[in-house]
Amino acid sequence: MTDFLKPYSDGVYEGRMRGKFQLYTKNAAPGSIVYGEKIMTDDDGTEYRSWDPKRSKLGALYQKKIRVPLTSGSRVLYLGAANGTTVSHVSDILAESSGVVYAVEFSERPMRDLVMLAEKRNNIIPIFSDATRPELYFPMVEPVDVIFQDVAQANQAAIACKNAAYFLKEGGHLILSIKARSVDVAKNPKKVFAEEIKTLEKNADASFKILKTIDLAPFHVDHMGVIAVKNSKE
Ligand SMILES: C[S@@+](CC[C@H](N)C(=O)[O-])C[C@H]1O[C@@H](n2cnc3c(N)ncnc32)[C@H](O)[C@@H]1O
Repeated sequence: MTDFLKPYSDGVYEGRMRGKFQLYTKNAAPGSIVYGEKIMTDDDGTEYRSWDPKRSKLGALYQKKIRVPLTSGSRVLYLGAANGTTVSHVSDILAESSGVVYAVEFSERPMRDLVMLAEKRNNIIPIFSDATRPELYFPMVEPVDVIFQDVAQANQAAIACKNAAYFLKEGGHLILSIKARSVDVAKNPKKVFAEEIKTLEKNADASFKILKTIDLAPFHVDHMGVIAVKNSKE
């Protein structure tokens, strides 16, 4: 590893750029970049890709020094993959061990980019489907350790609970980004967040114990990050 970079969290590295804390992941597809990110190359040729917290809710959590329950051996269900900006960093993290990410997206255009990304990386399973209907991709996804969700839809917490009922192992973690304006443009974001949290805590499909809530500003304004653990059925 370069003198510039040091391990920060499993599969994530930190460096200082002009005194500023900057995140990196080890490039699992050397020679290619995904969204114009910078590359640092080690003496032995290992590439590290910079991770922009303004382009990624998950990146913002790491940047805010939150302990993120994601390890390189995790099985991950990623809802709202878009064209794979953040999925690519998750793929880098998982490539350090034997992890896999199932990446769900329902819009055609970003899906094309996601499929091209998955062709270069063997730990991404792209799924063209609707996250509100987990029964459709149930046959393609194994039980997972982590659900990461960034879908910007009205009923974000309910979508997470529905997917957790199908796929999340008991004691598995949910990492959720809630965009207040997608739930209700007119309502005070604080009210929206409180209601979404209530849904996570008490839901007929699956319920969660909330471990942490994080304001994602200044990287993502009016967005809240939630880290939660799935309650057992008893
Ligand atoms: C904010 S973007 C995600 C950005 C991405 N997580 C990243 O960091 O690179 C939200 C994405 O969720 C997708 N989406 C919204 N509702 C969805 C649904 N019900 N099922 C699948 N994808 C959905 C949208 O098409 C969009 O690409």
